[in-house]
Amino acid sequence: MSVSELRQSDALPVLRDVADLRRTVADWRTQGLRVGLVPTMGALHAGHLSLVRTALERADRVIATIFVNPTQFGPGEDFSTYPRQEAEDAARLAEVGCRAVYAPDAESMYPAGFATRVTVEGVSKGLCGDHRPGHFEGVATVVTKLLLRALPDMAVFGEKDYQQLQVIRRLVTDLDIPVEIVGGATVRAEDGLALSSRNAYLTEAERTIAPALFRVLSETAATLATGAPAAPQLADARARLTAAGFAIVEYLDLRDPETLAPLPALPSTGVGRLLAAVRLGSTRLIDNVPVIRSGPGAQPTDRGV
Ligand SMILES: Nc1ncnc2c1ncn2[C@@H]1O[C@H](COP(=O)(O)OP(=O)(O)OP(=O)(O)O)[C@@H](O)[C@H]1O
Ligand SMILES: CC(C)(CO)[C@@H](O)C(=O)[O-]
Ligand code: BAL
Repeated sequence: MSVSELRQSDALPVLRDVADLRRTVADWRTQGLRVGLVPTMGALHAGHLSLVRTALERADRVIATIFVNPTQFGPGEDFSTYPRQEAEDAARLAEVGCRAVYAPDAESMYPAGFATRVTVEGVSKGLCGDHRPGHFEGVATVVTKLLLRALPDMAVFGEKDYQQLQVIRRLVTDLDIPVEIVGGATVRAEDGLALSSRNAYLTEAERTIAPALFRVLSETAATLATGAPAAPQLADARARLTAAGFAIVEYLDLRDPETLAPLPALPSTGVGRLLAAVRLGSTRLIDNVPVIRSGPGAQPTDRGV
């Protein structure tokens, strides 16, 4: 790695240029090492670090990317206030065995004249796609660029952003990008709240309400797992979220775990995914849980969950 071209953080190299990134990955490949990528927007927490650990179980070298991608934020969203703490992030990544950070600037990612957008039909529609127009096009475009820039053997994305994970699986398949996509389990606080960089926006009072999201999802999933019709259970769950203090329930829905098509009840495959997005003050929270057939005749399965 040519250190003269890098800004050396206290902890590990922070690569800015695609040429440095490619050289680093090519050097590792030449040594016969398998390379993993963990894309992030920074402000790292234990959820991100668990993705690095997951990558290290399947790869010899791991690079994390830190890029607050402007094209996936809508007008009025939190692009300008999104937490940025690169030096701290680099130190935490080094501690868990990450070997480099790729943190390009927006001008290099989207130079003058940039005109291409990656649109993933189907899985991008509905759920967050309805409430954040253009969001998944921004995610799909930047993830395509990150994968093609780094050319890793595998990349890890969190199940916390479940729809995003399915969008990325679809685009990698459809565009023949030769990378294995691995989903990382959601890391939670002790009270069940999914860790998220945006949790930092919650006030003390809101933080006490927030765990109700996972609680209601888990309890509803347990009922749906028996094969109960979804509509009344989902209506009840939405009402419980409102009663718990969430100002807006954007969605709470039972979906196929791969296509994200709506399900009227748990299908014969015995697996579904229950996903929700809520607003608490100025903070938008998302979460999801698997729904797996329970009760007499239930078969163990690992499909899509
Ligand atoms: N609690 C978590 N457990 C596991 N993975 C997570 C968790 N939170 C985020 N991730 C994953 O980390 C990667 C980077 O996500 P990102 O940097 O947007 O973090 P975030 O905490 O989800 O931030 P935000 O609050 O903006 O949604 C994504 O693949 C995301 O799914
Ligand atoms: C995948 C990602 C890094 C693309 O900007 C982002 O959406 C995120 O952090 O989940
Ligand atoms: N964690 C997904 C990135 C976003 O909300 O923009």
